[in-house]
Amino acid sequence: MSIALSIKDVHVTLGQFEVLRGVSLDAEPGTFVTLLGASGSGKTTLLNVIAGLQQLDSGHVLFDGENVERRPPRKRRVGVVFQSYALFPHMSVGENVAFPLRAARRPAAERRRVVQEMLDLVDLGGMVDRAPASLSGGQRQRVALARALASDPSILLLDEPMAALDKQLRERMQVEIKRIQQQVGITTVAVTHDQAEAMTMSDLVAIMHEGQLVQVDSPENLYRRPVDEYVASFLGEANLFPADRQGPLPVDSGAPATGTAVVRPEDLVVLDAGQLGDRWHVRGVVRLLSFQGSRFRLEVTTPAGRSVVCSLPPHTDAGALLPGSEVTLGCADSDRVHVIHPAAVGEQLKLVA
Ligand SMILES: Nc1ncnc2c1ncn2[C@@H]1O[C@H](COP(=O)(O)OP(=O)(O)OP(=O)(O)O)[C@@H](O)[C@H]1O
Repeated sequence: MSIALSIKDVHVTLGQFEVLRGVSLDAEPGTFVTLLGASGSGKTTLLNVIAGLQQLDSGHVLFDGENVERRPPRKRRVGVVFQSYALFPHMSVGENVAFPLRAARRPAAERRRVVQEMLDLVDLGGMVDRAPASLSGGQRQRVALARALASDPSILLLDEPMAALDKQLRERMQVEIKRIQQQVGITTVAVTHDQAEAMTMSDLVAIMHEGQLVQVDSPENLYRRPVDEYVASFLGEANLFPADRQGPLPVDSGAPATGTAVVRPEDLVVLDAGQLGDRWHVRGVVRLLSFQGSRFRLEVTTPAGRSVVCSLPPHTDAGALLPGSEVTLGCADSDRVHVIHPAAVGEQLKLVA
């Protein structure tokens, strides 16, 4: 399949600071990619690179296999939705959506048709004559999306489009944006801080850290098979234990480790003495047990002071897990334990040498 968007080894320096340090990313047509990372990791800069608003020190940006580094923003056919909506307040909803079509000198009949089509798409078909000020935050955001799509862009860019909305509305809009994106089938790159949002909307999540993409993968793979400890801890909660090739090592034993085992809270279970055998386990004292509706969250401290988080089903007998109780935790299923082997590359090098 052809590549709708290809970013190759892009470097960008702002002031004295190398903000993007060799970023590469490929997206097939219709893919929804989200750039997820801490503040300052370079997400907005990368979005600007795609939009043509940021010059590169080096590297390439290709749309459908064509180099666009030298193409100015207005010739790139990208639609952008910003956090601030940026609707024109003195224009009606319809005029806002028609704006890019007017700029492209499309005939009036076509403008009317596309405006209606786009407003129907975002479920605002009856609001063509309304003023932006009379709309709710979610409705304004949908007008901004309709406007971004009106000029039939080849790529849609979403810059924290939900950041100004409250939590409930944000969750509804995530589903709504995903529906519209799938219906239009447009390749989309979004920026967010919010990992739940990234996981809800995206086919691919690109984890950014200090100007580099650490892992680009499906939400499920990122959660189940993170490439390093940063990704493991960034996406969801993770318990990290020293490990060797066989899996996690006996806790606090000081045994030599070659990697790190990632055990998600929901993959830990409370074990009875009779269940131990030679199973891997971790002992500790309950620090906190909290009921969270669909799960219990259990926090345990090991004798060496390590904190372990466990997520238990809601029918768990909470009486045995009060703070101060001693507990033993084990893995529900050893296949669910993922081991990161940072040493693997070094070992291979040694073998080659
Ligand atoms: N003009 C500039 N000169 C120097 N440094 C800059 C400039 N613009 C941005 N930066 C720095 O580049 C880094 C990346 O910025 P960028 O806005 O891309 O990050 P981000 O991941 O989008 O952050 P946020 O989530 O806070 O928006 C930050 O450390 C920022 O301080």
